[in-house]
Amino acid sequence: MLLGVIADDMTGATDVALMLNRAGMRTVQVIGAPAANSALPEADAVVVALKSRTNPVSEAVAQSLAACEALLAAGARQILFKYCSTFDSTPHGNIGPVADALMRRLGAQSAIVCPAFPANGRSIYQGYLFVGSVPLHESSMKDHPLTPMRDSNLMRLMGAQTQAKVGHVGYATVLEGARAVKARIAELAAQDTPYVVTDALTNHDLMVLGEALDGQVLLTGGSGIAMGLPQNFRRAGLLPEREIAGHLSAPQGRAGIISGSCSTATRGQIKAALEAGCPALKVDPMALADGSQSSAELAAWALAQSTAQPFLLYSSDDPAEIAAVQGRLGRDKAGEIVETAFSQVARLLSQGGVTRMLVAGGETSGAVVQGLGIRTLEIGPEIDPGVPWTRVVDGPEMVIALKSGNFGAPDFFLKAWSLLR
Ligand SMILES: Nc1ncnc2c1ncn2[C@@H]1O[C@H](COP(=O)(O)OP(=O)(O)OP(=O)(O)O)[C@@H](O)[C@H]1O
Ligand SMILES: O=C(O)[C@@H](O)C(=O)CO
Repeated sequence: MLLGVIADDMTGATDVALMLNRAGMRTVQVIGAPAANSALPEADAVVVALKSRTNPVSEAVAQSLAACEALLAAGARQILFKYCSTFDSTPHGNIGPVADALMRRLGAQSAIVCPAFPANGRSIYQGYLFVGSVPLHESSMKDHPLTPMRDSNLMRLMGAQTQAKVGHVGYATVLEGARAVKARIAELAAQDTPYVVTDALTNHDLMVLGEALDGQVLLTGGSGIAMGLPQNFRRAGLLPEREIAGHLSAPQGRAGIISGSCSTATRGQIKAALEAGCPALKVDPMALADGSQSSAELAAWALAQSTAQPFLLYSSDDPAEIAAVQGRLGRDKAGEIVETAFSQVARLLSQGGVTRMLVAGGETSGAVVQGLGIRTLEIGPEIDPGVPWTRVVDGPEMVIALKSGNFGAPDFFLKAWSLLR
């Protein structure tokens, strides 16, 4: 193994795994920090998917360090700490404390901070993070229920989460090329400034940064920063050229969609699936809470539908409805009820012959993967930027795609199936 990745959520893990796979690294995703002496799968890159974005800092640090140990033991030469392209975190963490702990463990002198992901509209200029054409704090992320992003300046955001100094590599330096970036990072390290926010607007910039980061033991950022890393291993003769398959062969069986994501992109994708005539059933948290809807009934309904189109089970709703449900059940309880139901439903669907599954939402994906008992995923072709099909390697025989709430084109739920054979 050449590269080890520690991802702070499930869909973020498939996002970065896809990036590496497309850049020619055979990449496998494992779920949860592997036990101390367990062997990791054979691959060029291994991504450990944690659920450490919003849990208590001490837990996030402990899980990340455990993942780091397993990756080092398996031979990783470089560690990437992958967080959200919208820097989802609070002034307490968990990005800063996890990065600090990894920095200490790896004896790193510096680490870049680069959530840029141009294909999904995330760019960095003068150290400010943009989502599309607006600064992060003006995007829908300002109202995120767990990690509302009220600033866009990455030096300030990271600076609030660590005692260490945070510097900046400006766009003019990135335009000068990899050598200039490397020199600037070294200059900042010599000034006792280990964290370095790097501007990046395009994929070309990410390739320049990737080259500049050759040999850096620790990197932090979104999936974009992974784009330019495989070329370093290839140049060193460690990574052969590889063909990327454009489709995935999937076991025969039924196809279905589970969505607990309430983000704008997902709701648009649900609308398109409904308009296309996919059989659909709305999952109601209040009905789950009072027992008038049950996991067994939801799964039985799905399995009774015609196989002409994928079925859709969704709890996704607009912000006003979510707020009303949260007001009655409590925010955590509402989320937990839906996640528990989807976790159980997924297991029943798999037992009932569903072998092709799309899941929308990071937390929802975590619950479904847990319900299905999935331990390892092999990365397949890209459906849309940041979202691959994956094949379950350790778990039930199936293919599954885990979609980040904000990712994917409006026809995502309709077009994804055409990549399966
Ligand atoms: N109708 C609903 N009422 C209240 N909570 C809901 C409802 N539907 C889903 N939820 C909860 O909202 C949360 C949605 O989070 P999830 O991470 O799955 O989606 P997302 O935030 O859109 O995705 P991502 O994290 O990838 O951006 C889950 O905890 C889910 O259980
Ligand atoms: O970087 C992103 O935006 C995604 O991979 C993600 O982390 C979703 O939660």
